[in-house]
Amino acid sequence: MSHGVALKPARSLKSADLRGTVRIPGDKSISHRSFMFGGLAAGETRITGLLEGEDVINTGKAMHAMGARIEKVGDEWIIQGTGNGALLAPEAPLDFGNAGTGCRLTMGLVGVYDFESTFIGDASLTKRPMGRVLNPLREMGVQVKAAEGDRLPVTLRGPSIPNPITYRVPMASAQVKSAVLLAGLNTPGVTTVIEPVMTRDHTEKMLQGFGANLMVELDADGVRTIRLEGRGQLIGQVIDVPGDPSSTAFPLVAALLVPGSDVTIENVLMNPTRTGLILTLQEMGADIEVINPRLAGGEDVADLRVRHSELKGVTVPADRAPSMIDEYPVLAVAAAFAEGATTMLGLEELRVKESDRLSAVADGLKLNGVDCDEGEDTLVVRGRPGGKGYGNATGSSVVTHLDHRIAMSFLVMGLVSEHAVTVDDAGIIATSFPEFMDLMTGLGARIEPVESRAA
Ligand SMILES: O=C(O)C1=C[C@@H](OP(=O)(O)O)[C@@H](O)[C@H](O)C1
Ligand SMILES: C=C(OP(=O)(O)O)C(=O)O
Repeated sequence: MSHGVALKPARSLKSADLRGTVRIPGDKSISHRSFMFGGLAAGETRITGLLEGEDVINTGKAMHAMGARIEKVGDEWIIQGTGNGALLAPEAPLDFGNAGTGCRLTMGLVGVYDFESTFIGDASLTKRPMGRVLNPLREMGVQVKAAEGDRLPVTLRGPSIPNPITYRVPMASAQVKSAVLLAGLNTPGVTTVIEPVMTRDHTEKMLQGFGANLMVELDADGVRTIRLEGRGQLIGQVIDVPGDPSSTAFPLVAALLVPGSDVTIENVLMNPTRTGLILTLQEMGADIEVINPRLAGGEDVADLRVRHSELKGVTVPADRAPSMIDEYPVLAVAAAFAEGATTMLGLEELRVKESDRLSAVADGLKLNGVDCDEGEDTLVVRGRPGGKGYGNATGSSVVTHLDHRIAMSFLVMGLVSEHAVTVDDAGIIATSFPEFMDLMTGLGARIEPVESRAA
């Protein structure tokens, strides 16, 4: 399933107050890994709460193409895995659509096998850098054919015996860390990943849960060393995927911005590697109550009660970026309605997401009358509480560049802007949050199709 560049009808969201209690679909990172590890493990894995967005479904299709049996029975996904080391050569290119996570992790997972696998994706994924994963795979002995600049399409062929490596991850990336560890699963000996800056730790936790021999050591400077013993056996598990904090961010920011709102979001993943946005919004003065924090399936989970709040600008330090990397577009929208300036630092990774998110956000803000400055790896937004004059009265749409988070962020902005905010492609939202429009309208937002000159 990949998106063309055809524009979907432009839409804008409008709202009086937002009220109600909602559950957010399952976490995308955990859902991808549930399909991958379930597909690889020996025996049966049963998954509830899986995110059924296009990104994750493409990972399921890839695992199926490599021998996993996957079916949905009622609310449960049931997987019969191949057993470690027993993936089959895919007969056709694996199409990951829009998904960096699905593509990069699977490159690690299957790239070390002694057969060919080819990876393709949509126009967005084809522009994204794959060298960050291909370089460590080359060190492990994998032969790589790639388009210029280490872009898709990529074809990999593993050696008869891969080399276990020690790899220091050069940028803050859970995808790179995970790709090397997954390559280590089918490599004899110990694969070591050194992570100077901690990123989301779902791969480590879930591999341990599936029975891998994986150890994490933390030194006094916060550097993590992860050691994985290859060629062990993973055993099928029962997984209940908690709600995605990155999707939660959209109704959460909407409730903060729309006067009179009072929204409860249940069963949200609160893993500390994912909660940077909540901390930042609380520093800005947001009324977010964390209710009934609990442990579920080894993860921190809680319900969040969010009430409309007057926000003020803050500085978001660079070292917080990994814990909220996908939330900057919607934070920038919140900042547009805050009193004073919000300064976001350490944003270099935003340039290599589904779009160049730093420039996509700055362009969208400027189009809708927000005062902001885009630096090389920084964004400063000078807010205007109330959003007077915001929006685009001429009907120009925000260009989403096949980026779901840009689409959702600007639809949230439209809830409180004086004039409509439209986006050129709402269809791309289905990659990560197909229920977004229904969930927002269920809380009281109205969708207004708008004549778009861009369309
Ligand atoms: O490992 C993961 O599940 C993810 C890691 C992050 O990417 P990077 O590793 O490129 O930072 C994040 O942006 C992405 O949405 C999901
Ligand atoms: C960056 C994201 O995803 P991916 O890298 O998997 O495409 C995202 O969902 O914001």
